[in-house]
Amino acid sequence: MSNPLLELENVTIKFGGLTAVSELTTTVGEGELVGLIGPNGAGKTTAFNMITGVYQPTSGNIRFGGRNTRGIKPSRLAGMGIARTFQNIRLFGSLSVLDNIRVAARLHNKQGYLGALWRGKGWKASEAETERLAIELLEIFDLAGQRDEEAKSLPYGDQRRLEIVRALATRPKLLLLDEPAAGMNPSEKDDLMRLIRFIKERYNLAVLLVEHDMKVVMGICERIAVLEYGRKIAEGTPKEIQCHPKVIEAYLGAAAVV
Ligand SMILES: Nc1ncnc2c1ncn2[C@@H]1O[C@H](COP(=O)(O)OP(=O)(O)OP(=O)(O)O)[C@@H](O)[C@H]1O
Repeated sequence: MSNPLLELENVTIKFGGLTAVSELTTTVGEGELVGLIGPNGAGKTTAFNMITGVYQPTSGNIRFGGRNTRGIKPSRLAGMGIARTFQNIRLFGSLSVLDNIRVAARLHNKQGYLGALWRGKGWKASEAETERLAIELLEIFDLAGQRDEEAKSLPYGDQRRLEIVRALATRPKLLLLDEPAAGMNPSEKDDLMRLIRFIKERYNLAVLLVEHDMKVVMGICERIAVLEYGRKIAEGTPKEIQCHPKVIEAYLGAAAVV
């Protein structure tokens, strides 16, 4: 396996009497595509919220690039290379498609307010790079024709893709995708699978994917971890997971076995 980029070690989080994630240990290697699956309420989104610094684990450690992330704010973690999309689309609806991407791409612009006022060489170079990346992403995701439209006016599938573009514009090392195929039709799902594979190679990304659509998960993940009631009940290749008795019982159902 490649070097570990993200490491979770005995991570637990409790909300009052409820243990939402319990003793979760797993890794995502550099450039690896890992799935995190399980029934509703299993703790997948909560795991994302801990990885992105929204929640602090009650116990256990999360390391990103070898550094313990405890106490680091979500905005800093984004700057360090962790980006995510959300289960429910959270775009800036009244901004144009291009501006949604520009806002994210400026995360690394170190010029600050004074730089923006002065508009010197450094600011211009940084803006040019922001614009180059934004346009490249729009073209890859087939959204260039809608660049000036309000984000909220896009069809649902396009809004979902724009969310991924916006996350990518922050130039992450790790991309967390929370149910990206939700609400997509079969052909949009096929396109999405191709896109995820493509961007992973193009930008040398590690991806952690939460998804209920098993065709998508089994089709693109290199490794899959399965949660049930906050506990990891299995981890392995798609083939191993499809035949795992506990996973079939808890989640997939016998019909899913290939
Ligand atoms: N802030 C919170 N306060 C209290 N309970 C919470 C909180 N966040 C999550 N939970 C609970 O933790 C458990 C895990 O929820 P989570 O949203 O992580 O599940 P999930 O696997 O992402 O489910 P789904 O597939 O439906 O999105 C659930 O019982 C949920 O109600």
